[in-house]
Amino acid sequence: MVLLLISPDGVEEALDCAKSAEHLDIVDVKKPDEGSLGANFPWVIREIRDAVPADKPVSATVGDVPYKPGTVAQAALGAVVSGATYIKVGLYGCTTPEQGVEVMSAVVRAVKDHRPKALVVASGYADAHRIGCVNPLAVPHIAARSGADAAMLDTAVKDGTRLFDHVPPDVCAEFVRLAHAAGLLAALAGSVQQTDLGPLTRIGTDIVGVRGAVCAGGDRKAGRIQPRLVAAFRAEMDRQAREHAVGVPAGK
Ligand SMILES: O=C[C@H](O)COP(=O)(O)O
Repeated sequence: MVLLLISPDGVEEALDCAKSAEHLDIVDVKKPDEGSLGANFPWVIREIRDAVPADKPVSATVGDVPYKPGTVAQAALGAVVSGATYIKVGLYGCTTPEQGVEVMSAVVRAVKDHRPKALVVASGYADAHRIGCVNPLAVPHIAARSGADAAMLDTAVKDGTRLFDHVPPDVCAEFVRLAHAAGLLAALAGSVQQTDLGPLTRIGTDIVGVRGAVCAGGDRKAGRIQPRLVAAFRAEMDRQAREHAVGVPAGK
């Protein structure tokens, strides 16, 4: 089953997410006006943790981070202390896999010393070529070498281009394969639309992350998350999952 991660920008939107709680799996706190994986305030993470049903994990982004392992580790600890149990780090300022491993190892230690069962997500960017950070296919190796739990891709520049515009489905499939071979979850995001759900399901993605597609007018900044759009997105995910299951030979 593919998990649906939805990213509200604050407490009000998180309450809208809570209204659609049956349709989503993870509530992901971010601050879109501070970047693709912009970090929100600790008190917002705490309020959102209190506002959504206890059985829904809360994720928090630590930011589009610089190559500063100490700074990022401390920020990650802030997110987990505030109640998030998925900690996502966007390796924006890391230009080599070694730098990514340094940052993520520090994050893993900071987070797991505090809450051993929290999940750490190393996120790269599908449009890495536009910002000069590590290659998308290096991310599963970075996550595995640093002891993280998941490898993710998002887009850095939210200009209407989508995940598959930068990393086509066959390369995303390789990303998922590398993540699974290393025992990691594979999460994919980046202006994902309902029409992308077929390929995302077929390649075995574990988590799909969405914001724009479930906001009014498809506008991730000016639009608010709409419970009816979350329900429609989930319905399409479920439809794709059923079709995929039918297509898989019996016994698999
Ligand atoms: O983590 C997922 C992101 O919030 C995706 O946002 P987006 O669908 O607007 O690109």
